[in-house]
Amino acid sequence: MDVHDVSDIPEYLALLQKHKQDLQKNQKLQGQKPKIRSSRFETVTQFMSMRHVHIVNDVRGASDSLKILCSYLPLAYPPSTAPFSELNKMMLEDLTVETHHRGKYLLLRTVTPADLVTGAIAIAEDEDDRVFMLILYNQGEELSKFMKLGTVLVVKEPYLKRLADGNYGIRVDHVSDLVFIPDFDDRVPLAWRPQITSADDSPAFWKEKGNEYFDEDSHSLAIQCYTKVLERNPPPDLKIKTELNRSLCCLKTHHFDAAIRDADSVLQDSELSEKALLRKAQALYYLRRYAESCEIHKLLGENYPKNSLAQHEFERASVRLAEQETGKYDFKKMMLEAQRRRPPHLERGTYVGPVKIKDTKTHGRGLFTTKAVKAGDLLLCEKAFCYQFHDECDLGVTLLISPDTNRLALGSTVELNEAIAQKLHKNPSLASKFNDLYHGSYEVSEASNIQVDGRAVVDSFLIQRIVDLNSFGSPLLSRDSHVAIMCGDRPSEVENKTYYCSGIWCMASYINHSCLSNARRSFIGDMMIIRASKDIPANTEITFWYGSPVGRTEELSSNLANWGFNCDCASCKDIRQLGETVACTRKKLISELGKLFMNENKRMPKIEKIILDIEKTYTRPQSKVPHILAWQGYLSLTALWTNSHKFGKAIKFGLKALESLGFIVNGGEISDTKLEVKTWGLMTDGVVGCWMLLCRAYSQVAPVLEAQAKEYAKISYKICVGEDETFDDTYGKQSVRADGLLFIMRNGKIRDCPVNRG
Ligand SMILES: C[S@@+](CC[C@H](N)C(=O)[O-])C[C@H]1O[C@@H](n2cnc3c(N)ncnc32)[C@H](O)[C@@H]1O
Repeated sequence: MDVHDVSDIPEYLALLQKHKQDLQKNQKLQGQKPKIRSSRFETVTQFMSMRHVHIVNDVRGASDSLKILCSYLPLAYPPSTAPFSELNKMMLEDLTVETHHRGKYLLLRTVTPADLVTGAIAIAEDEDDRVFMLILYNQGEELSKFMKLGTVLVVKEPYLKRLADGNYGIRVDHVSDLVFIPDFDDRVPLAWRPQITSADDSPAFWKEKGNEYFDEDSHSLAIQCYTKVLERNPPPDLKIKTELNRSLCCLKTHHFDAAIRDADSVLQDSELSEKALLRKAQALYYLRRYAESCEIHKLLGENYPKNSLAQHEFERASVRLAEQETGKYDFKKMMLEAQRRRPPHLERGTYVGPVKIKDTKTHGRGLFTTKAVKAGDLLLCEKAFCYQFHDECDLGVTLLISPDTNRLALGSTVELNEAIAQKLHKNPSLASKFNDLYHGSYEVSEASNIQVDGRAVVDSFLIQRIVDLNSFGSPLLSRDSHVAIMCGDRPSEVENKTYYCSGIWCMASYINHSCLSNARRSFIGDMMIIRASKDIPANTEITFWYGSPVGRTEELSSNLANWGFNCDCASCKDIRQLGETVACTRKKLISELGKLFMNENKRMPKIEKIILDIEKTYTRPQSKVPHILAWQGYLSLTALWTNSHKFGKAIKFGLKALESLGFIVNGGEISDTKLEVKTWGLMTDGVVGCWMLLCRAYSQVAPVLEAQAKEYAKISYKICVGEDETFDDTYGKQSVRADGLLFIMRNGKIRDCPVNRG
């Protein structure tokens, strides 16, 4: 959703345009025979020298600046759904360019190790000794097999592409279109078998072989051997042992659905098998089905009270279930874990608060409250369905170039697509949850949720579209982003750090955008926390902003174009209605105000006058259309008056700042004894600072209001950061210092910045 979209940056845009031109040109070659210019020897040597260059660059660290790898997507095409038995073998010689060879398969063997760039590339031969480049995407750790020389594989319904350098490559996008074939598979031609295979084909032989692979941690190969045992009608005892072993291998390779299937099969014959119960409880845990996992654990506990591993895992599953049911988390502990772990995957349950998915009638489905909630209340605390982390010192970033969506996304999107493809391929039970997410106009074929030859078919282009329209960029900790913003880091710097990490949070994906939103999201590692930023009545749609409206003189529409909608909130409508002239006036006033604030000699009357002029460009009251552009001016005035110990003035402008964002605050003047937020306004990070400035001012002239202002600062902090357990650590010292926020212009952008640092 707010991954780092660079679709409007000319340099990147040029790459997209060039890619689209190449695709168009190549389309004209469809069905033609490839014009091969290099011999087998030349193809292999060229590839090996290119691979060598990549390796040397990696080892030496070609540069210490950000390295961008481009990943060019082809136009979407569906995955193969044909069982192997219905496909006919073809040879490399029969391939034609830009053609999806439906009804066919290639049997290949790698003749080079793989070069890992954005996908994996190697040279592969067929039985006629012809070679072609093979380019694989979304294959996950299975690729470790492909890295080796002599790996045999089947490419289902292959697709030959003309590459940018004029060469050709067989491109595989769908994880299910590729099948790695072990040496012992009957499909491997005799000439390619590395050793004389045993004549023994008994279940006992394959069980032994499976155990050998298991001992070597080659769990995928062990699974294939155990499958051979089970295909050969083994005696009941051997069947049970093999299923238990295969179930364990499936746990190790994250095939949790299959682990449950094997455990269930054992439980049919032996209802209280300790190992089968344990495997099933573990697999359910990893699929995040905590209630079911706890049920099985109870049974284990009753029948095998001495099993300490089961006891430990029962406790773990019970904690997850409690988090899921109560929404109670130790946020401070989560933050420490997120700082320590790499990647910052936190083991926590998802809490879905008083919300449900409903049709909005105007913009698809949305998330609605099921009861009235207060500002700060927890609506969702969701564990990512999938999350990709990019460290700040990680200098490699991918640029995904998509001709179907015309989008250019920088960051971890490529890795996210791959991780999701793997997850769904291994665990088809998760597909419906993910595939149900919004995917725009992409036509979902029946292929996206079926199994062929016992393997789940996965449509990579559907995944990519869903990721495009539903993924969120995230900082490691929203608290860090909040502190960075309050300490004056440029918003663009904060954003850049944010967007390189991204993930999919399924429930949060149903939340639509509004600039005048009533909720805010924050992050602790891969957990997304959503809190109400206003008091929300029951049965009301929850919205948050996909991009913040604060500090913008133009409507947000241009930034939303990629999601295929225009924001219809009161603020965007107002900007549209007022037109270009008002937009120009606003820009001029903002620029003038920036210069005045930058000036050593602050001319306060002039500053106040300009802010008033900005206010006058709004024709509707703040309660209907927040005067967002006046906010930063008022906030900075509050800071300036606080720093010069003019606390009465600071309070006046602090309250005006909040009003400009749509807050309705009752009381709060020096003579009052009560301060109450009647209506909450837009929740931007600076609101916390504003309350803290008020706090300081009240402490000097109206102490009775200080604690009330602090309480509001704390709620605002909780909404922005996700929790308030760290509030005192973050703001404790600042609240007693003459700290504040100053309005300055840097690089033409308005931002909040404290007067004193440290
Ligand atoms: C993450 S999905 C949100 C859930 C989606 N409405 C659904 O039915 O699943 C994002 C998509 O929702 C739609 N959307 C979100 N906010 C909108 C808004 N304010 N107005 C119109 N459409 C919106 C757009 O089609 C956008 O690409």
